[in-house]
Amino acid sequence: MNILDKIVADKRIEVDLRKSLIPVKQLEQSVLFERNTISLADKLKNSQTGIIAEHKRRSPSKSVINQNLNVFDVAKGYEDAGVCGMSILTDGKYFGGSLDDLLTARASCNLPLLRKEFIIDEYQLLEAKAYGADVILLIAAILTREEIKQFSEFAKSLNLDVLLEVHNEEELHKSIMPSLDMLGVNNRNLKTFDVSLDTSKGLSELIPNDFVKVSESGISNMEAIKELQPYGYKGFLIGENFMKTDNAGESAKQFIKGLL
Ligand SMILES: O=P(O)(O)OC[C@@H](O)[C@@H](O)c1c[nH]c2ccccc12
Repeated sequence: MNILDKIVADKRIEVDLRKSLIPVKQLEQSVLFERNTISLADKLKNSQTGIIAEHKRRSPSKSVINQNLNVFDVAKGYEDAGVCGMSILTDGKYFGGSLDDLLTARASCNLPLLRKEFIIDEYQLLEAKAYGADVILLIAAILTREEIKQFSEFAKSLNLDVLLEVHNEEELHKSIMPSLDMLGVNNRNLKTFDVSLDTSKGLSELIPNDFVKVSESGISNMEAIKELQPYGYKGFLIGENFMKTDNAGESAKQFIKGLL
């Protein structure tokens, strides 16, 4: 079994347990459930830099990245740096994150927040809303076209933006539909962890222009952004490059300064 299949198998068990712990009604009664969400897609369209900065403690590809930062300070720091949005890993087993991290970030800043998760059930979208997210990620590699349609339409009904992530042409063709806001190309192959910016370059012309294009993973310097912008990318998802430092917010600030 490849790592992605393993993550999804574990996730199904986890989500079933979560459902038994917190009923849908209770999620819907969260104070945050009624809040007006902020659109990341709109922010990216109007931005010079398009940085989406991520909170990620560890990952299956890198094991430990940084366990010493606290998400409240990181969120504040990213906001202060002028990023367009923040991504928060909420998977516990493989990435050391939690829904509490999302809630803490929500309490700390007014950025559009992306729940970075392996979504396999509508219930996780209700959780995303209840814990303060504005945007959800759907990963084409683990979903059928029907699921992508069902989950993205449900997310839109909750006023959440949808970022659909692909890694190759087949996943892209399977996924194109009007209920998506942003098309993300993951430069990292989630099954092998190989990273190449060529993935973003190669797929860019196949993405219709009505979607905001986002390049994800393996971006570690300003040159990479300058290289990707001519291919139409408006968003750049950066995790490790900021999180591996002692001050993720400050690193993001310097990075953005260099871009302007
Ligand atoms: O740390 P990086 O290489 O800058 O990557 C960030 C982000 O793109 C990556 O964490 C990611 C992209 N898609 C995902 C799906 C699940 C978990 C994680 C991810």
